[in-house]
Amino acid sequence: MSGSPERVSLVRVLPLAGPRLLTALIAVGLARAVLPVAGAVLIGTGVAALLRGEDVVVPLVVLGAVLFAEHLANAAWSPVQWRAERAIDGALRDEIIELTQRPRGIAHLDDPAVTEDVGLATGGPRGFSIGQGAVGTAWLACRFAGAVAATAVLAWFSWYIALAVLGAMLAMHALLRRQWLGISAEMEARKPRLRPAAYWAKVLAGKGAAKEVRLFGLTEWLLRRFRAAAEDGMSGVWRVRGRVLRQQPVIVLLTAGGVFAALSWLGLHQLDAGRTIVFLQATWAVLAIGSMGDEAFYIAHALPGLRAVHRLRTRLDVLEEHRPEHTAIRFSGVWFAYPGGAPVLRGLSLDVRPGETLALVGFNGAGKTTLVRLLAGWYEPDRGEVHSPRISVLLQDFARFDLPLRDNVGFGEDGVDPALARAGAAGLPDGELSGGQWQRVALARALFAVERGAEVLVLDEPTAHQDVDAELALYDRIRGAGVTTLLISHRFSTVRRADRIAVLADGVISELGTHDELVARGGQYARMFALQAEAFR
Ligand SMILES: Nc1ncnc2c1ncn2[C@@H]1O[C@H](COP(=O)(O)OP(=O)(O)OP(=O)(O)O)[C@@H](O)[C@H]1O
Repeated sequence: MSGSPERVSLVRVLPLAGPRLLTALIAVGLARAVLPVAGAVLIGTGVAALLRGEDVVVPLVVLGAVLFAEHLANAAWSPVQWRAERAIDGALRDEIIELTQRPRGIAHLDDPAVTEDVGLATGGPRGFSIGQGAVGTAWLACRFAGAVAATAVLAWFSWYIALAVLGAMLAMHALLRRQWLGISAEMEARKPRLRPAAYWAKVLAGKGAAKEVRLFGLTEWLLRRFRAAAEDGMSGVWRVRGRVLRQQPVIVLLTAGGVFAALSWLGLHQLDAGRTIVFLQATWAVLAIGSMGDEAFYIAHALPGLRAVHRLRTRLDVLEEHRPEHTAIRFSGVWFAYPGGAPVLRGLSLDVRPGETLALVGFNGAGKTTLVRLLAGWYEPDRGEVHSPRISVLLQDFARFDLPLRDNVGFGEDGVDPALARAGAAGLPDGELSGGQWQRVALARALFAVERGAEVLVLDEPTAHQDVDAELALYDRIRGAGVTTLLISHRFSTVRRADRIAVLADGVISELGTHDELVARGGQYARMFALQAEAFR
């Protein structure tokens, strides 16, 4: 059963309707709930004035105005209610969409719990929305306000009768709500168990099996199956309904008790006609809160969706990552294995300084591309941490969009010329491109992202399709951009020009330094460099 703190959290989403709609909702709701009480008082005082032979024009005009306003409020309620519900649901849907986009990885989209919560949050299984629940709480609050106003009028005659009637009606309201929501919850829970009954009913009454049913005289047997299935499916609902029936005397007693107390008081205190009318009208108005309105269903059925929203908020609202001051990228103690595979990274640590170009080298399969995937946030490390700002990546397997050249770079945005020029892709045609030309286009795309705010440029084999001269020219132009660059390359002619070089071996950075330092060290880098230099010769 729904606790009241949860219903308070439904109230908290009401402002999503926007200040104007929310004000309208509360004003119209209050008018609908409280004006009838004012009308009741006015009728009573009018009648009293009439009986005293006084002029009743003014009271009648006021009464007319109140009744008219009440009528207007009733007419305005549905559109205001509907628009507020839609506004709240729309705002929540936008938030959910934004939340699902927020994590850098995409693993959460494969998580069935997240998918289910997204479904619940954007429209519950029973078609009741959070907006309906929230607006339902607002209307319930207005109804209570109306009951309190009526109680205040009644208290003007007798405060204890007023409190007794209100108390009885609140108890009745709570009991009715529990009963109906109990039945509704049981019906929902029973749905799967009612499916066999529906099936047997279809076989019995449907056309599909009609011939066999008659041929083999199956009717009796099918009927027994149907009855057994229906009884099994409905037994829980009947049990709850039986309990509700047994509680009916309590409901009757509460209503009768309230009415009896009020009428007894009236009998003991001879009031004039006008005050009698006011007293009776106020009593009926208090009695009205005893009944349970549709809003109770809306409220109860909105809560699972709201819980889903809360879960998604905690789950996906990843805090802005803490980034150390003097590094653009930091890997610390990062372990990573692909599902079912051996660890590729085994406690790798690496800092890339702002503005520097760091080249990452290693044998095939050492894990260089894996490192880029972690950096981009497509995968999460198993252990350790990866910190990085917004990055722009030129992938080995970059996409080739079937779009004009400029759209392949800017996706509709203007100002792609400098990036095209820097990538050596200016003046390329829109049609067929060679592998090397495509690579320049992809490079222009990555450079354009840097112009638009990415702080680190990651280049995974950016020049694999370029000849040596083109590669050197490209590389100089990239350096000219002055952006922090992580470069992965097998070409030592390019690598040696980087500010620092890191060697990835056995899942860690085994060597780190400038080209000269690493050559002097005579380790893996020196051997790899010597091999390639020899091949060139
Ligand atoms: N999606 C994947 N699923 C499972 N294993 C993978 C996946 N991608 C790469 N691997 C494995 O992870 C290891 C590291 O691969 P990675 O592509 O990161 O190496 P690399 O250093 O970039 O290699 P290369 O120089 O050939 O591009 C390899 O053993 C590879 O087989």
